Amino acid sequence: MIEFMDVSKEYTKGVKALKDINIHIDKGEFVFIVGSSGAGKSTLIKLLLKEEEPTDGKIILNNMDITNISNRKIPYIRRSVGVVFQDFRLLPNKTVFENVAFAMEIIGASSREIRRRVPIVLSMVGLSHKANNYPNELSGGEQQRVSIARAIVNNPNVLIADEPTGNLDPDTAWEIMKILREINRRGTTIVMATHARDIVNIMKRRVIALEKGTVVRDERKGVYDYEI
Ligand SMILES: Nc1ncnc2c1ncn2[C@@H]1O[C@H](COP(=O)(O)OP(=O)(O)OP(=O)(O)O)[C@@H](O)[C@H]1O
Repeated sequence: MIEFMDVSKEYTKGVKALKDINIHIDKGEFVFIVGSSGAGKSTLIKLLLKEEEPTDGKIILNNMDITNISNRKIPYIRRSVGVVFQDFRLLPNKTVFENVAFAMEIIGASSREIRRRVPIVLSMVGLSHKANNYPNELSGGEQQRVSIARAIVNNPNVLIADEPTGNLDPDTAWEIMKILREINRRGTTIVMATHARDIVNIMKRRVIALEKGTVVRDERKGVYDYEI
């Protein structure tokens, strides 16, 4: 469960990136965050990942108030939240297997657990045959699938995706969406910021639209925008 209660974020005095945001996302939902450039999508995601602090308001994640938690506790939050970015952010000097394994090493998983779990998630994203390749030997779609495998390897209950299809052609973007849909079907809450109009319109999931830092639309089976 994710809750934003009267959340505002001011980077520089007088300029509010988010203004009194109230959002409630239940476990298992698939939510698109849409809005034009500068509307506040990335800020919302950074607040959830504790990369930025809200100026006002309260943020609840998995029943925990994360607004004022100590830096010491941030790794615990990050463990329950997987993240996927537009630019993949894989480690170039590690193989596909090692990139995914690294996320488990960071949280202290045993090598036995790693040997068992990594092949399972690589198979889920259809990349078992690329386990020993390096990122630069993969297509963009394959790299994004590795980054999804890395994001879910520790079984997070929330997956955050910041424009995950932004660097991909339409067919490859749909392959990624099918994987995200399957991850959601298995119970993981997904919050995805996107500019991909077609994907949002075809998926018919909840859409939260931001405009100049405020929520201007929140619909159950929403569309990217209204035709004028
Ligand atoms: N680190 C920062 N310092 C100052 N202002 C910032 C900072 N990050 C974002 N902003 C401002 O906050 C507002 C919201 O930016 P944000 O990056 O959240 O928008 P966005 O909806 O993600 O845009 P895009 O679709 O282009 O990624 C913008 O006016 C932006 O200039």
